[in-house]
Amino acid sequence: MDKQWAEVCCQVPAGLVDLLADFLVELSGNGVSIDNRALDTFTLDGIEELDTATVRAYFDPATDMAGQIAQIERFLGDNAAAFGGAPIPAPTVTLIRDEDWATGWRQHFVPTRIGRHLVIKPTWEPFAPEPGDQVIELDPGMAFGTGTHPTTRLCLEALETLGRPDRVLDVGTGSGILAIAAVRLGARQVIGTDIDPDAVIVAGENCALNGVEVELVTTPLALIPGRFDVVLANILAEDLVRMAGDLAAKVAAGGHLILSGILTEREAFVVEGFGRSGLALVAVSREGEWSCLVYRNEG
Ligand SMILES: C[S@@+](CC[C@H](N)C(=O)[O-])C[C@H]1O[C@@H](n2cnc3c(N)ncnc32)[C@H](O)[C@@H]1O
Repeated sequence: MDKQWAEVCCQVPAGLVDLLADFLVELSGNGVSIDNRALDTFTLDGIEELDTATVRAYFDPATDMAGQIAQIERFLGDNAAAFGGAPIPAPTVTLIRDEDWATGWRQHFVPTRIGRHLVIKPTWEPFAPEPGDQVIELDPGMAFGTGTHPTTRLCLEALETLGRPDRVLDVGTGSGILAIAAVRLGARQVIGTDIDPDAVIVAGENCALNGVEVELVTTPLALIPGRFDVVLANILAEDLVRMAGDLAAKVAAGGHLILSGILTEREAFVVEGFGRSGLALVAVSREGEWSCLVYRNEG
């Protein structure tokens, strides 16, 4: 049977988060998680701080949960005054299965066909390719990009329709999935860049797994030399618009820019943001709540 955990959830003043997290790690002997805000950007510059945050801790349910909760309530009561004085809601306890907590995502990651010939295959799953299939083996680790997310899928579909590119730049490479696909589709030179050094390590492992050569860097976009036949950026609307000038400058004459990570409700915002980029919008595709825009440098 799957192991179970008692998930204790505390909503506390933002200033108390670090102190509480340390206390809960000590008390539970396990890690804690702090809920992320749903932001449309990877950059925190100019983002207003929230007043409260949610901290979750994980206990073995066989332990004395009533005793643990009493200790947590005492800790919250002792600290409430120092952090605004408002009463802190009582922690809630939910029983969850281990698979939900740590590795549940693996169940949903099965070999997936995308476009006509691309197949994304988890390293641990068997798969019998059909003639012409381009199989990408992947273990995303903690980096984003299994191909199961619509933003990645939309990018891969758009990339395949553009035929065989020569030079490709993958901005925000994550697991390296788009960069590897570009090589599989025949690109001669591919550069993948990410602001997250851990993502670059995972991307490197995935490139090695697939026997493909991709130059992986953490170099800021503006400092990457040259122009590319295809520039891919599956980031988020705010970031794409902020980077519009640098992204457009990297597209060679006759080349394409594929933008993804855009909630459809933010599509108009991105179209407007690229209005003065000098590129022409040539295709829009959508899946679920996500949009993907393809621009062309007509110059
Ligand atoms: C949504 S993931 C995309 C991963 C993968 N390319 C895919 O399509 O599945 C976005 C990635 O962009 C990276 N990122 C965010 N802002 C960036 C920036 N300004 N320059 C480069 N990478 C960035 C993040 O660290 C993250 O790995």
